[in-house]
Amino acid sequence: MDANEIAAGRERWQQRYDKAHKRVADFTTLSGVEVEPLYGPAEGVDYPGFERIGWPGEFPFTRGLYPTGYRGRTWTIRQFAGFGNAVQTNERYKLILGAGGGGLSVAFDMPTLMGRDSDDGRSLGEVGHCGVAIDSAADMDVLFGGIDLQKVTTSMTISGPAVPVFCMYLVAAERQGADLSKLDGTLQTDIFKEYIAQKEWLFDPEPHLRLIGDLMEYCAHNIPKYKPLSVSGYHIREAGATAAQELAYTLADGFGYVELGLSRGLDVNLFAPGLSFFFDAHVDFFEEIAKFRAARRIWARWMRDVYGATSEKAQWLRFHTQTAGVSLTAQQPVNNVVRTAVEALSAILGGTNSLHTNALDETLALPTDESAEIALRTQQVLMEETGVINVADPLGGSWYVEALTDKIEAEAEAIFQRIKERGTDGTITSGILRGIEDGWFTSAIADSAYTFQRALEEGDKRIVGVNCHTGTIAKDLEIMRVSHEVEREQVKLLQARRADRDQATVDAALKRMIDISRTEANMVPAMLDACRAEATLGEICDALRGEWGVYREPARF
Ligand SMILES: CC(C)(COP(=O)(O)OP(=O)(O)OC[C@H]1O[C@@H](n2cnc3c(N)ncnc32)[C@H](O)[C@@H]1OP(=O)(O)O)[C@@H](O)C(=O)NCCC(=O)NCCSC(=O)CCC(=O)O
Repeated sequence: MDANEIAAGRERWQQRYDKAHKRVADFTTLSGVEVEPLYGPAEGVDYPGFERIGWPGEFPFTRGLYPTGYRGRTWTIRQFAGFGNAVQTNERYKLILGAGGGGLSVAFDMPTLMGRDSDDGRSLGEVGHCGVAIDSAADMDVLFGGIDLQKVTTSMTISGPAVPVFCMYLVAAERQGADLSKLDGTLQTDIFKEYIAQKEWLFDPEPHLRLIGDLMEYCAHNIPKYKPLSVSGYHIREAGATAAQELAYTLADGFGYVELGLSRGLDVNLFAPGLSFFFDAHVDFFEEIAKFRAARRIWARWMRDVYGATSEKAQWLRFHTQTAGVSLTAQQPVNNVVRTAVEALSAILGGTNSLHTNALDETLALPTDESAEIALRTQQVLMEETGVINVADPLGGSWYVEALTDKIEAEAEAIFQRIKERGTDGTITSGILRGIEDGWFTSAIADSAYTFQRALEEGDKRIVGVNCHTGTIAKDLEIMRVSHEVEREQVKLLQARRADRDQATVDAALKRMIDISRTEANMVPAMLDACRAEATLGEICDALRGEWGVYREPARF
C-alpha cells in the first residue's frame, strides 16, 4: 500500500475514532506519559501488504472491530461457573457479579449436557458435579433468581440439548417479566465441535442441524441481539489440536453454520451477527495473539467474498476466550495463576471481546470461592493496572506478530482447502460431515496431541513442575467437593415437581413438538410450550431420541 492510501486510511480511522464513544479514563502510562489511542506506520512511507493489517474498526479487522479498541469498552469479564444445584450456583453468580464480573456464564452438569434428567439411571453420581443440575424451567427460575435477565448478558455452554435449555431460559425470563426481544446472551449450540472433539452429542448431525437452523431463524427474527451459536475452538484445542488446527476447524465450522443459514433462505446480514466464536488462549504468547488477529481477518474476508455479507456486523468475528485448562498443572498448582495471567494477556492483546480466566485449582476440581476470586482478580489486575487497554492492537506492525499472523492464516487456508476437497458438493459443510464420519478431524487432533506428548517426554517442550524444576515446598491444596446429598435433593425436588404439574398439558405439548418435528415448521415455539408446562429436559430429549434415534460414533482403530 502506498503512503497516500495509508494516510487516507489513518484519516478515516481518526474520523471514526473522534465520533465514537470513549470511556472517561486516564490514558497515560504509569509515569504519566500520554499515549495515542493507536499507532501505525510512519507518515510518508509505503508499506507493502498494509491492506492485510489495516485500521481498527475497518475491514479486514485484523486490528480489532472498533476504532477505539478497549478505550470504547473493555472486554466482558465472564467467568464460567456452575456446580451443585441452582441455589448454590445462584449464590456463586451473585458473588461474581458483586465482585465486578461483567456477565454470566453457565456451566451445566454432565446429565444436563447429555439431555438426561437427574433421576435417570445414567446420571447416578454425576448430578451437580461438573456444573449445575437443570431439569426444568423451574430450576432456571432459581438459577437466575434475583438476577435481571434483561440487564445481564448470559452465556450458556451446552450444545446437544441447547435448544430445550434455551427454551427453559426464555421461560424463566418470561416469568421475570422480561421483554424477550431485548434479551442478549449466547448459547454454545456448536454441534460440529462435539463430533470433532468434545463428544457431547445426542443425535446424528442432520437432526441437530435442523434444530440449530430453527434456533438461528427464531433468534434472527425474534431476539435479534441474542447469539444462538458460539462456534468453539476451545474444546478442539484442549483435545490436543495445534493453534492452526483450532483456528481452521473452528472457522470451517462457522462457515458450515453460515451455509446452514443460507440454505434456510435467511439473509446473511441478518443471521451472521448471531454467530459468535470461542477460542482457547494457550501458553505460547505470540502464537495465540497471531491466532486471534488472523481469525478476525479470515472471517471478514470469507464472509464478504464467499458468503456475500455486506454489513460490518455480519463480517465481524466476535469472540470469547478461555485460558487453557490443559496448560494447568496438578503439580505446584499455584504456578497456574502465572500461566493464566500470561494467557489472558495474549487474549487481550489479540482483542478478545469476552474472557474467562481459569482458577488455579481447576485441574483438580471445580474452583473454590477463593480460587474463583483470584481468577477474576487476575483479569482485573490486567485491566486496571497494566495499561494494556489504552492502545488498540498495540502489537500491530510488529514484524514477528505480523509474520506469525500471516503464517497461521496461510495454514488455516490450506486446511479449508483440504476440508472442501474432502466434501462431495464443493461446500465446507459436506467436507465437515465427511470428516466427522470418517474420523479425519479426530485423527489429525490425535496426531498433534501425540507429537506434543512425545516432545514433552523427550524434554524438547518443558513444563515447570512437570518435566523440569520439579522440586517444591508447596503443600496440597484444599479443593472443593460437591456433596452427593445434592443429587439426592435434586432427585427429590424433580419428582415433587413432576407430581405437581398438569401431566395432560405436558403430554400434549410433547406430542405437538414431535408432530412439528415431522414437518418443516420451526420447532422452537412448540418446545417453548413444553417448557412452560414444566416438561423436563430428559422428557423432551427422550421424545426426540424416540423420533430421531441416537448417534453412535463409528468404531475406529
Ligand atoms: C460476542 C461475545 C463473544 C461477547 O459478548 P458481550 O456481550 O460480552 O460483549 P460484546 O458483544 O463484544 O460487547 C457488548 C456491546 O458493547 C459493544 N462494544 C464493545 N466494545 C466496543 C467499543 N470499543 N466501542 C463501541 N462499542 C463496543 C458491542 O458492539 C456490543 O454491543 P452490540 O451488541 O449492540 O453490538 C458473546 O458471544 C459472549 O459473551 N460469549 C461468551 C461465551 C462463553 O462464555 N462461553 C463459555 C464457554 S465455557 C466452555 O465451553 C467450557 C470449557 C471447559 O470445559 O472448561
